[in-house]
Amino acid sequence: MELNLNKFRSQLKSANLAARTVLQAVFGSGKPADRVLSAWLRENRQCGSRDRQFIGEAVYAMLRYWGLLRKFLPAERLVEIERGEIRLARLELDALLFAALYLDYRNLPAADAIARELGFPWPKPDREARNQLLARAGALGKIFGVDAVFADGDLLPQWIATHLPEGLDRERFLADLAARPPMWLRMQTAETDHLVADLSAAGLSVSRHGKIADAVAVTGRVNLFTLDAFRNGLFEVQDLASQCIGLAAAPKSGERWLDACAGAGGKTLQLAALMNRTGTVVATDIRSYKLDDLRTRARRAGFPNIRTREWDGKPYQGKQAARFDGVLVDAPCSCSGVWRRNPDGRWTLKAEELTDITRVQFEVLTAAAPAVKPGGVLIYATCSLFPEENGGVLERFLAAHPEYTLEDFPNPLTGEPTGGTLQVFSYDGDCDSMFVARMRRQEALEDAAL
Ligand SMILES: C[S@@+](CC[C@H](N)C(=O)[O-])C[C@H]1O[C@@H](n2cnc3c(N)ncnc32)[C@H](O)[C@@H]1O
Repeated sequence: MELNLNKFRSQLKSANLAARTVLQAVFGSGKPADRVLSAWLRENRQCGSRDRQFIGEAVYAMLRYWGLLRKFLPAERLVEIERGEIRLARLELDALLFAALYLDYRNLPAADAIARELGFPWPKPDREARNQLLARAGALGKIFGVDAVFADGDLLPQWIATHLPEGLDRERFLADLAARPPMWLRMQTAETDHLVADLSAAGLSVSRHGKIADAVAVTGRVNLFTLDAFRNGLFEVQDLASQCIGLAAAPKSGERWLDACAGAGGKTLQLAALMNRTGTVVATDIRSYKLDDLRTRARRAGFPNIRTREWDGKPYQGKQAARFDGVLVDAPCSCSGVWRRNPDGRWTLKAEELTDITRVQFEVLTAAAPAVKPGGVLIYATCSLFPEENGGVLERFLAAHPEYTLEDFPNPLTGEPTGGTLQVFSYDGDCDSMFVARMRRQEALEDAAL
């Protein structure tokens, strides 16, 4: 594809400015890249939709491949850059944007245009190499005059290696971290064939999941949020791994559920749909402003069975306790399971934060659990990969609460029994990674004796 060079230069300038702002905010204050980039785009309204798309892809490619790109920078500058103390210089950033787009290998005309602007030769990777991403990094190293060894483990900070769970296929997991996942939708209509046809007609490539009837992966450059089907609440964006959490909960029609950490309500909506719009899902969050989005989403799809409430995080007790058939605790976490989508998180999470995170998880689970009726279901979930946040918190909780036991449920992706806990890895379904456990509270003693 031919590029209009003048237009491209202005796009590149914008991408350079956006990348500079995002990198400094991410490294300097750990702010989430998506929020910083959205704010930058709001302030730079002169950028049209194509510019925005290019800027987004370029900035995210930089974050995704940062672990390789950082090797192109002099060590002493790198330390200051990663502390957010200094900003990358314009030329340095252009060179890194070129490298990021080249590693990404999807918008090569743009990478080529930057290489020409900078007077770089086109890289020549070893085409026989097993890992083409690393071969490309090596070829870039030659151009930048850097004698570095590149490994797939560079895609993560070193400290993470000791926190990865047993059973993880490291190579496949790292390959996933180098690629963007598709966007998964959860269809919220009985007329799924119609919806799939509408999405295809809108220009999206749509593929249905083989086991989860409501899940479809979509790719294509179409703004989903402008579609009538979206405005009418016929689908929600929800990753496949996240959909597994609602399916593990498996609420029944007419039941009363509590979604204790509802946030923007991805899982509240799923529970409400699984209950066929009957019964009640009470959605709470410690940050009540987060529930605003949930209310909008619930209204859009016309769910009559969702209520929202603030929760101060204190333990359920007295009249408030034991009122729900099921409670979902989708706990705040390291979000290590969504690092494909939010690659900045790999670089902002600090090892020492894990202790605090697991403490909060244990507290939230312990505080919400008494809301479960005797005989009811308690679900603990995270979008984390780390055993400390998953099995670690769960084991402590079960040891302190003998009234709960794990309950088997089928793995929604395969139909196989899980024994009560499931860790989905990204490569299990080209999705995020997440953890879910299903527990059953013992019947009240007098009921159990009947
Ligand atoms: C993983 S997010 C929830 C995502 C949501 N369930 C969804 O599907 O969209 C975790 C939520 O827990 C809430 N939360 C509850 N108790 C908390 C606490 N003690 N500290 C921090 N966050 C807490 C956060 O505000 C956040 O919205």
